[in-house]
Amino acid sequence: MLTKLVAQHLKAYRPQVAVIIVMQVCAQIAALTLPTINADIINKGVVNVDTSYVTSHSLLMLAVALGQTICQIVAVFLAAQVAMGMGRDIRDAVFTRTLDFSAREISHFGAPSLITRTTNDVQQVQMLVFMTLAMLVGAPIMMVVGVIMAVRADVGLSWIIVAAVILLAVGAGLIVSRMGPLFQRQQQRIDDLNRVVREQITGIRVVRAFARERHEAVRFDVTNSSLRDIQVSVGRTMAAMFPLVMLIMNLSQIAVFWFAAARIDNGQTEVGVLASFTTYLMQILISVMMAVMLVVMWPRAAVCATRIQEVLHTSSSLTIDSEPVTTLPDDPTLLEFRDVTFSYPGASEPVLQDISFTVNRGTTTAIIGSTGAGKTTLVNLIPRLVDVTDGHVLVRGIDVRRYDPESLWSCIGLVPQRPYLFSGTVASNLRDGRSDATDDELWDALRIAQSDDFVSHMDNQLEATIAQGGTNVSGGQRQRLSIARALVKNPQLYIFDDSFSALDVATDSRLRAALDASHGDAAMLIVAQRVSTIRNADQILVLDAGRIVGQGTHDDLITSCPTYIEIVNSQLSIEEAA
Ligand SMILES: Nc1ncnc2c1ncn2[C@@H]1O[C@H](COP(=O)(O)OP(=O)(O)OP(=O)(O)O)[C@@H](O)[C@H]1O
Repeated sequence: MLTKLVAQHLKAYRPQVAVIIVMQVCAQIAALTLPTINADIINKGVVNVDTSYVTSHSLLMLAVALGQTICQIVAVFLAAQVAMGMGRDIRDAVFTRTLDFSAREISHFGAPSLITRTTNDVQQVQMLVFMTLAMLVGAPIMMVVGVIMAVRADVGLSWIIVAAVILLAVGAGLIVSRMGPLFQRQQQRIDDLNRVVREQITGIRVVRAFARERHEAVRFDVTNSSLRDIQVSVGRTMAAMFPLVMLIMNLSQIAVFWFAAARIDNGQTEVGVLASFTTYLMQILISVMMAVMLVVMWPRAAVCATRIQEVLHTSSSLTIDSEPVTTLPDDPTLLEFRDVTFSYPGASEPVLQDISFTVNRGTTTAIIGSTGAGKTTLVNLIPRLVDVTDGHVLVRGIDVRRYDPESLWSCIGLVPQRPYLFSGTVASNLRDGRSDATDDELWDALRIAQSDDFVSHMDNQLEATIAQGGTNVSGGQRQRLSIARALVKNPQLYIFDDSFSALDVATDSRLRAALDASHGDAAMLIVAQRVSTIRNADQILVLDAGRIVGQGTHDDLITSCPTYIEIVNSQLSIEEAA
């Protein structure tokens, strides 16, 4: 998973990667040349007291060291550029895929996990790639060539290198095999912590209102501590790594001195060779240590890559037709539900059953029913927030599943039950409806939505700041701004999902009057709880437990539909109802 993900996203950076490899090879060759020059300086210059040899070869060493530094600077600079660029590309891919998800996939992963996957998980992969390109690419060259050079320097001591490398590899292997499962749990606990923090911040008012601070603090502590516990376990396991490496390095150095002493005594080797051999040994072991670092980082990055790939390989349950319809045909029936049945995944009973009705241009259709009757689910089927289980939802005579989603959404202005405003300004939120709308058009929409009054009293008016989620305006103001946003879009079908519930009766009635006067050819589908909101609709659908139990005007239903009569009686006085 990890190699596949990285290989796929490094494709765009092939030239830079090639330059990094060349630079690393040059840097390693330079590093490997230095001990040999050093040995020559000792054996030929120092031992023979040849000052000019020492000077010339010292200058050569300086030049080689300078070349090595330049190569390494270029390699690290490009490695940072490639790794960060690749991280941005993966985040982009995960985010784009998430945007395509339907509510089903979002709830499958959960928003906190999707956030961790887009941020922290990508960061782990990005860090591994950076370390590999900046430091580890040269390690195999250093190891192989270093061994050759060391053996050439003194074959009699080479068994020490073999023993040290084997010891280091086995020790590191044992430690790393314990890390994989720990990292898996660590990422899950980061998800959990994200979820708890997010829930507590969004629900802070409920927490306060129900005096649940202590309970929530305990819940946070438990999640926080369990992340700490796993991090401590990871840290403990990792902590064993570096002492182990240092121990093996020091022991092997002692072994070299121990065995070389006798060989120098016997005239089998020279002091200069001993100096170069120990340098080669250190270089080889540092390369092994770098490889070990990669092995340490690998399991965590692999876990993260699997989590990222899970998102990238999940297709949206909202499939797109292979030849999608991009233009809406001219059909007088704007919307038709034909024998629609819908069940949520895993639910035993359908939420909607045998729903059939039509909506014509320029008309108002209202949906009323008890809570949980299926009203929101019904309207969510139109913009394909969910898809029917059976039957058809047709817009202008064509099944919504056959449309290009952008074309379908362009004709719908949805005001959701829980309106959401984005951080920005009043104008930027309204222009989410239509980006090229003029200020005059925004004011017109605000006037119809009965929002011009409060917006004109805000500092900076259209440029007034809106906080994330619209939390710095009241619930009713948020509803009206999201109605204005739908009006700016000027769609063919307005869907108001319980959009007037936070308005007082007088504002509700003024807003509906203004909407009636301005919607023109566009049709309106209004989900409402209050009979007064919908009594003038051209047709009213009465929904009960997912079925239409009444259909007609207020006057028809008030005499024929017991469920409607019951709702009316619970809300209006006899005279009002008549
Ligand atoms: N994502 C979901 N997964 C499973 N069941 C769901 C989901 N959303 C809603 N339901 C169930 O579907 C039924 C209809 O819900 P829906 O939100 O459509 O009702 P509603 O008529 O709009 O209610 P209200 O007037 O309270 O907003 C409810 O029983 C609800 O529990």
